[in-house]
Amino acid sequence: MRDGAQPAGADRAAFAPVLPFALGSAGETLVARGCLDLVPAGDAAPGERVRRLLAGGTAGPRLVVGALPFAVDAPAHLYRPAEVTFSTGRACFAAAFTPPALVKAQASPAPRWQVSAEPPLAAYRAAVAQALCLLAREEEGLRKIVLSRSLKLVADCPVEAAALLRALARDESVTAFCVPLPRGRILVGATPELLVSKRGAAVTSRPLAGSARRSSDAGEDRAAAQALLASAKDRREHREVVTAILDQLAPHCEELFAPEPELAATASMWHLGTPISGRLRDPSFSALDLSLLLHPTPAVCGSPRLPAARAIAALEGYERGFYAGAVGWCDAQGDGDWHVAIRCAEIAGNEARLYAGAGIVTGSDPVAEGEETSAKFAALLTALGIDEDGHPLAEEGA
Ligand SMILES: C=C(O[C@@H]1C=C(C(=O)O)C=C[C@H]1O)C(=O)O
Repeated sequence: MRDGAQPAGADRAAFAPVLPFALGSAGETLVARGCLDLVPAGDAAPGERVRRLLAGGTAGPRLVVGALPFAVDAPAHLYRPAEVTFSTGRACFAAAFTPPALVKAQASPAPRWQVSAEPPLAAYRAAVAQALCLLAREEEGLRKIVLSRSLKLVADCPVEAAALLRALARDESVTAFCVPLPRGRILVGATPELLVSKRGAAVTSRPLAGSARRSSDAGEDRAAAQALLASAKDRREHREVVTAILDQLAPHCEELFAPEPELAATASMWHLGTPISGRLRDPSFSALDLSLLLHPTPAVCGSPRLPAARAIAALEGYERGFYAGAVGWCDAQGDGDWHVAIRCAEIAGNEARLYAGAGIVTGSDPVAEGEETSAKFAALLTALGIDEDGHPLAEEGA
């Protein structure tokens, strides 16, 4: 179908968000309700289609929200909401997803879960071993491949996306998000990774790569952080991401800075992170244009990008969907924020599909990478109150 040929009315009928879109960082929260128009499919780049939609004279917010899938040739899910609220902190976020007192009073017992690892952990380790062979042969110049695995969770009742989101949002170090998808599905997560943010000419990004599980023992926790900071393998893994982002941004920026990597903490993980900042030559280059330029970074794909994406398709054997894509917003001035869609679950009815990945470089160990994916699942599983086998977690302090 040609650009703009899709009538907006048909789009509206095809997509009725079941929950608000929300993006809640420590500093700012966006809650967007309803849907006025879906960004139509078409031949032009999504950034151009969004510009055309927002340039139209119709009433309503001049802003789109949504999600970009991992696969660059898969369709993005972008729409113009009916009502948008920006607020500082997370108060408005909590209010948007808090059930009315009546529902709270009738709260049902905790759901029972069945969890299946797809692929099983052993198959994931075997895929990592295969990736290491490709890296050792330097096939197509490969230096890094990010391999993921997934958990399929089935509950004995519909999954409560809003409750999951509230639990995830307790960790102030992450950006909690809720993206209503077509056919009643919902993407819910809490990501520590900023793909790109743009305000006027100012552009920032904070890529992460290199990870360690945190410990409840303060001494062990500090030791894990220091070991990560000193790890040559993790620094190499991290450098791939920073270099790729700087290379992509440089032609578009008149200033660009990247300090040495630093430690970034979530409630459950340590990462290496680099806060990158720059000034755009052309401030009309939008946040969405920038996210499409940078995505997928070697934090979720690998390097070089194309052979890494081919290796992922061959070794993982499933579609990632919106996992390892990006979630965010972009307004008519081109300002906006896009976050990497990791530490998330795609929810449909009684099911939740979780994904977690780890960057593989020469020197990676299949068992340690499997353990790293388990550590990354922990944020979502803890918010659901279960472990990786679906067993309820012991109450804190019990
Ligand atoms: C791919 C994921 O995380 C990414 C991979 C990381 C790594 O390999 O160390 C660290 C942070 C993220 O950029 C994920 O959480 O699923």
